Amino acid sequence: MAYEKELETALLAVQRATLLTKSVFTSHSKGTLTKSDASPVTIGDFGAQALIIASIKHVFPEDEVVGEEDADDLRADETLRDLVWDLVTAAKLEDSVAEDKIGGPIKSKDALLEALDSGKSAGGRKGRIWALDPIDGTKGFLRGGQYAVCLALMVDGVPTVGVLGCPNLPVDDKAPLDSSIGADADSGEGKGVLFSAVKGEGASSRPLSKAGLQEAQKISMKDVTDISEATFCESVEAGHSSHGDQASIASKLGITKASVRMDSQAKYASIARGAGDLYLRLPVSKSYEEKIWDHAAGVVIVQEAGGEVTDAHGKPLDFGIGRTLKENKGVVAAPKSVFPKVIEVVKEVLGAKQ
Ligand SMILES: Nc1ncnc2c1ncn2[C@@H]1O[C@H](COP(=O)(O)O)[C@@H](O)[C@H]1OP(=O)(O)O
Ligand SMILES: [Mg+2]
Ligand SMILES: [Mg+2]
Ligand SMILES: [Mg+2]
Repeated sequence: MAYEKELETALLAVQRATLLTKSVFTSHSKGTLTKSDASPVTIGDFGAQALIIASIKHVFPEDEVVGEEDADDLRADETLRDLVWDLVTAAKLEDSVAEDKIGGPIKSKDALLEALDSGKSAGGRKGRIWALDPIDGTKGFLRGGQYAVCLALMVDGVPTVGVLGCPNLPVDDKAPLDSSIGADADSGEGKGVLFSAVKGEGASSRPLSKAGLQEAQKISMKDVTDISEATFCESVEAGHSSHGDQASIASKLGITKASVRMDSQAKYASIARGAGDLYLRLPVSKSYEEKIWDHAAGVVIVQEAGGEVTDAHGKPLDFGIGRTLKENKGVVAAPKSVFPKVIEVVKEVLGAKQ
């Protein structure tokens, strides 16, 4: 199997970091700050990024990382730094062999800051670059809804290995999606999944565990024959994608079921396992550039589960031009069989707005 070591490292790193984020959710303080773009960040985001980068650098010291966060806030605030330090030292896999494979605990507070600051790669079309979103859907995380810990290896600008840790999705790949999934998904019994894919080798899911890796099972998108029966997923936040355009597209496709709204790349995971069918992310702003860490892992997982993903104009997403998808607008993901019909309607709806 190709990229075996990369996949195992990514799975263990994401598993350990996802457990850290769960521990933050149940603790009293989430240490929430507001970033310069008005979006929230928590000690969970900082801790998860530091742990994952430390894991990658332990196994693949030459690889670059494009990570969402950096250590500026922690360097400026000792209390915050200590909170994150306590978190990362407590986040250990119970299986010591698995824990050793990703380098064991971070050794010092300096090493913590260094790991957190090692996600500053500019990205690009050459070589091995990891794209990391330590908590995707921080707003969902804060409200107890869906969020995901997202990691992908891009090789020469192409997402090649992808892992998503989704602590609030049901373990059962067949569990139906309903609108409560995005709103009140407490991480109780039967919840917590790791999704993964390697290019050319299919996609899988496995239960999240506190120890090593559980056994995986193959996942695939649903074979949609009647598009009007499809379930479509979209963001909770109306500021992240156009609910209005998405409703028009669904209506033109004859879809009568309400959309399932959830935060984060849990949407990619949910359609990849056939719980939902379509993911529509139509742009709300002309200037917003989607970030590569918000899509790389989800895209390879959907592709390997039998789906196609492009932007809203039907253009392939170009992950090789830097930290953002600046040549693309929006995202459309669907099973291959119905993709042409979906993108035709997306173009119609966008065209009517010109
Ligand atoms: N104007 C925007 N358009 C699209 N996505 C956005 C916008 N602003 C923030 N985001 C990003 O959307 C992602 C969440 O998407 P979703 O709505 O699918 O859960 C987050 O990573 C968030 O970034 P950030 O991390 O800065 O909050
Ligand atoms: Mg994100
Ligand atoms: Mg994030
Ligand atoms: Mg963020």
